[in-house]
Amino acid sequence: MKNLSEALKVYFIMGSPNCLKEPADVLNEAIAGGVTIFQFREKGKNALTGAEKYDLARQLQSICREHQIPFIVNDDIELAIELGADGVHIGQEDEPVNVVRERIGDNKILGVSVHTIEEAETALHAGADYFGIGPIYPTSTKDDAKPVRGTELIEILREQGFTIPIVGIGGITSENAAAVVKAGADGVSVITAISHADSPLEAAKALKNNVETVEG
Ligand SMILES: Cc1ncc(COP(=O)(O)OP(=O)(O)O)c(N)n1
Ligand SMILES: Cc1nc(C(=O)O)sc1CCOP(=O)(O)O
Ligand SMILES: [Mg+2]
Repeated sequence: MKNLSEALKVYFIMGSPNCLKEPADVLNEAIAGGVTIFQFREKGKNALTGAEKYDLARQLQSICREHQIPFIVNDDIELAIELGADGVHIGQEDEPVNVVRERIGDNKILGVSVHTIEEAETALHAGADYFGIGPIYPTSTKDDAKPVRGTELIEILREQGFTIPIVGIGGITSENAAAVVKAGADGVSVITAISHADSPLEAAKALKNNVETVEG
């Protein structure tokens, strides 16, 4: 895999409840448009469970493998280990970071959601590889999202000298993505901007263009 910061540029997150058409079609289009990493997040109303969830995860993992895109599993450490996923993403309400690091091993990617400097320090020392910070903008995708804080925490962590890769999340679109990277994030993570787009391919392309505009 390329370095993690590069891989996090356009981070697509999706599960079947987010899709207006077949999840495999949405993911294939998103990858064709340039997403650089994928998180399987099977959560919310009508989310699949058991064998159906497992089968969808395998199908999406195989698409990611074919295109050499890291496949990350949200929350479900058991599933990630069973599938040999490239990594997991956990939040503050999930298993402790050090426990998850121990379970998945040193060679897997471990993403952690942080909302304060203290959470960032703890996650870093417990073995996080990157931070997810949000919600940057209003989102209706996550019912239990914290209050919107814009890019403030990203800026604070960079000012304090944190060099760990960071992605912003929550309400990010191709119109506001550049501001997140300008604030110090390595990339942007999105659900709706790609999964609900008429063309997930064009949506991914626009996000990537706008993220890359900020660099260099
Ligand atoms: C890249 C990224 N950042 C943040 C999150 C949110 O994780 P969490 O707070 O655990 O909430 P759920 O996604 O589990 O509802 C994420 N999934 N990915
Ligand atoms: C999964 C998730 N986590 C968030 C956080 O703030 O940690 S916001 C969020 C939902 C992101 O979806 P959309 O791109 O549709 O706004
Ligand atoms: Mg979680």
